[in-house]
Amino acid sequence: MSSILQRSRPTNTTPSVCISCLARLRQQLYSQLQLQLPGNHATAAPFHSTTITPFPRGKWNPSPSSSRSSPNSRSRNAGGGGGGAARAQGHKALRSMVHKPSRMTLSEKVARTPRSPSNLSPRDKRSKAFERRQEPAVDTGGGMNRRTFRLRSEDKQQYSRETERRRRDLKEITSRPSPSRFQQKPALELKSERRITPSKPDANAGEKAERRLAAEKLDGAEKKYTRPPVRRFGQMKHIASLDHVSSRTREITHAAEEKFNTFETFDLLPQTVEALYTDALDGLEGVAPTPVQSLVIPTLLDKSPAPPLKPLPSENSRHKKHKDPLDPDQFYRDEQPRQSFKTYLIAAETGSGKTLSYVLPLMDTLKRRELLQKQIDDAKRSEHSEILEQKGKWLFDIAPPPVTQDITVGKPFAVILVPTSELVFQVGSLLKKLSFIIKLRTEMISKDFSGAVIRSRLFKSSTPDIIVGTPFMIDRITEANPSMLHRTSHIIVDEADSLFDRSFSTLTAPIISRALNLEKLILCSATIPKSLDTYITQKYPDCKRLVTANLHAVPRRIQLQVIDVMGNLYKGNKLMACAHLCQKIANDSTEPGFAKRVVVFVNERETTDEVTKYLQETGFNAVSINRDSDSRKILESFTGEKEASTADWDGVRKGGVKILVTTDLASRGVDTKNVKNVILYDVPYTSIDFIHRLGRTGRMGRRGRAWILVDKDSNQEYVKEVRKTMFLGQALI
Ligand SMILES: Nc1ncnc2c1ncn2[C@@H]1O[C@H](COP(=O)(O)OP(=O)(O)OP(=O)(O)O)[C@@H](O)[C@H]1O
Repeated sequence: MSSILQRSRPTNTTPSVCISCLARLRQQLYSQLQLQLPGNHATAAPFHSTTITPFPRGKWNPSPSSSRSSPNSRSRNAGGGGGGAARAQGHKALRSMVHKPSRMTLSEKVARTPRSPSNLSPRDKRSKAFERRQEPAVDTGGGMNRRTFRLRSEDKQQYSRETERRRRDLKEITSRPSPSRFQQKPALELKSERRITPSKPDANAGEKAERRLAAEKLDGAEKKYTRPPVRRFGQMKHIASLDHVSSRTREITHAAEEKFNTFETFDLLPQTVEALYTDALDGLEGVAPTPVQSLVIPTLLDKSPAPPLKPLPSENSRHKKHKDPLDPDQFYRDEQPRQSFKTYLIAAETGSGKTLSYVLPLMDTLKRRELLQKQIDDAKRSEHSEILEQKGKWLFDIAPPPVTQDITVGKPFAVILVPTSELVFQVGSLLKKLSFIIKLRTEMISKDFSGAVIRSRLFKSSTPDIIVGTPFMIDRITEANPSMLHRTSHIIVDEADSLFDRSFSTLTAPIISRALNLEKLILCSATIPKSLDTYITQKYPDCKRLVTANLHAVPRRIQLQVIDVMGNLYKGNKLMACAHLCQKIANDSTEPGFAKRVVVFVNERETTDEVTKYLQETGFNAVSINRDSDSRKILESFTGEKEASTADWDGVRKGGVKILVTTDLASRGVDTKNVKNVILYDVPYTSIDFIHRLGRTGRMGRRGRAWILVDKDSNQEYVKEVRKTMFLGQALI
């Protein structure tokens, strides 16, 4: 047997066997052991010594009865005669030789790694599972056998231990003050420390583990604060004109809103609150401050006494510094210390009550100062009269000389700059209403008033406390009389984006530079264009920005519909589309009992006349405002409850709708609170124009409707993007 085995095994280290050799080997083996082969294998071929053919695994079956090692078969074999043991030995030898290296050629050197459960072949896995199933099941009462029960209970214990440990770690970490997202350094240091720590047992291992967990947590926090992907805009990005305002800046509003939810919480003077409820808000009692008012009023309220006035520069010093005789303002610009005043930027959506947010603290501050000054003057006067009395007892009783000239004449405490005379009237009217109870003097200066009227308003015996005017008028007056702004402590630039643009900044900037005693410069706007942002950053780097959460977003209560005039209905006729829309508005039942107001915005002044004429010919009450018309009277019908006289509405045939056709002249600041419908006849050039035009409707929480007419020349992609952004309630760019 051993000789056969030796012969069958080649001398080299990698023996290999072919199926015919094996068959012959088997035959010889059986004949030596005097056994009967199961099949007929009488003919034998000569041996190959090294030829190789893989033996099919599992096919080899020396005896059907011995293929299974059941106890019965074994006993049968054992009791089958004297050759039983030898036969079993032969089987064993054969199996060890042939059966083991299945499917693999023996000449290949393959190091077979012991199989772990993970790298078991599917066949082995199946057989293992079969073995496991064969184990006797012991019912533990819970529907599982003892083994499964033991495993599950061990798992459970392990799991609960793990959970408990994690919970403990987490509790310890969270109980510490949470690191800010800007503290990136400690996290990095901890990480590097973790890398160089040796793996030997450490007494502080627990503490280090905690720190590592904290560092991991910080890593997670850092990841959380990675900048979100920038939303892609196509056309809007191309036309982008608005500055990006961070969400952090916007979030501050919410905190302010919660803190100041009534006007009484602002610590205003009682007369200011009374004037607000009685006159400014049309007798509406108990109205709440708007978000911008909650944010701005407490910041601007100033209860400190006014600082002493700086003396006017002497004539000599004035001449010394005056290098350019053609620039009279140069001296004031040179003299003015840089950033000696505080700068604020109020930015909030249209129709959110920005005007009251700066008017209320301004009037309150001036009133407080006036009351304080009065007390000081009274005290001085009584002291002076006492001295005079004492002196009069033993000197000549001489009366004090009469005051020949009041140096405060024509020197207001505050100046409010607005771009148009319509806005002068609007803001001036609000100031006048409030000052009736607060008792301050306010005046308006615009091209609507003659020179004589302006002179008497400014230079008559009692000087106005606040003047409202256009930069053009104020610049001309202060240029001729620079000391007029000597007492001015507050300058407010409303619609700041307009007043600092190319056309106005040459007037606005010199006015600011002439105010030598300026304490506060307040800029106010519904939009912050990139140009304004750059200007403020460069010129007033310490400017405090008071920005509301919804800045640059058109409120969702305004619905915008797009009308494609290229369709079959209008065939590219925009005028017809506009008239049809007006007719639809006239026929609907949205404003029962009221005259419906429609504002039509066009891009060019020439288009105004064309559209107005067409609408009038179609029978509508259409009117346009331009530089030559009496716009104040026309706007009254759209801004207040008061109706315009019928003389302004020529060609009244279709009652019910009043239409105003205008350019951007009426798009900024005009409080058209009665307007529900806006038609954008042309697509606005920028997002800024979109915001201001749509902002004429849906004011102060009211609902509004808008239509935009697009034709083949319009940028339809841009309109689509604006509409989508409005729908999502996001800020335009
Ligand atoms: N707290 C308030 N409650 C109710 N109404 C208010 C409140 N504050 C202001 N209003 C009213 O809201 C309207 C709009 O105010 P205002 O003109 O100041 O808005 P705005 O933000 O300046 O708008 P725009 O950006 O278009 O100039 C005014 O009629 C004003 O009387």
